Amino acid sequence: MRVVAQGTFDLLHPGHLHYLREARAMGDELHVIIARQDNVTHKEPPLLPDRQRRDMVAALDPVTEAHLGHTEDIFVPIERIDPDRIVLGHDQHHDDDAIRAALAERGIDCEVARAGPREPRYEGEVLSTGTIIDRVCEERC
Ligand SMILES: Cc1cc2nc3c(=O)[nH]c(=O)nc-3n(C[C@H](O)[C@H](O)[C@H](O)COP(=O)(O)O)c2cc1C
Ligand SMILES: Nc1ncnc2c1ncn2[C@@H]1O[C@H](COP(=O)(O)OP(=O)(O)OP(=O)(O)O)[C@@H](O)[C@H]1O
Repeated sequence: MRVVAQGTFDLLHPGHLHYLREARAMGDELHVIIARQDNVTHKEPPLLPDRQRRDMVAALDPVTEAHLGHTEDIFVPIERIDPDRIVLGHDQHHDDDAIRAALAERGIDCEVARAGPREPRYEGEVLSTGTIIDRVCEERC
């Protein structure tokens, strides 16, 4: 069972690991698509370049391979990887049914599932890239 996860993965934290471990547990091979800087328009764009984010995600234990996303069409890497299942992050803004419809339209036979959230396990644990950046700005700038 080949699984795909995707996201920005700017400054890595345990929430990312949780998502990738859950996605990997839903199959035997985990492929991760890294969002292109120019396509991250729903929040502040990543600080780190596409290749650096790809290389760090590729080094994580649950990950079989990390791929740079396509610049224009998000289904191009999906067609190439040909997964059995796409696992969305618990809070990702994508509409699951719209993705299912787009996959069906392209003749891609692939399930869509969601990972669950991960809460902090001790006081001060930071599970958000945005919060890490805010903390750096407050305490070091
Ligand atoms: C199935 C799927 C495939 C995607 N492929 C790409 C891609 O090839 N290139 C890209 O820039 N973004 C791609 N994206 C979109 C980004 O990963 C998207 O910005 C991401 O969902 C942001 O999530 P985050 O806020 O959790 O980081 C894809 C999204 C989905 C759902
Ligand atoms: N605490 C968490 N629990 C479960 N999944 C998480 C958690 N934090 C991030 N993820 C998942 O990791 C994936 C990539 O996350 P992303 O790169 O957007 O980082 P982020 O820390 O959520 O970003 P930001 O804080 O800037 O919104 C997303 O699918 C997201 O759901």
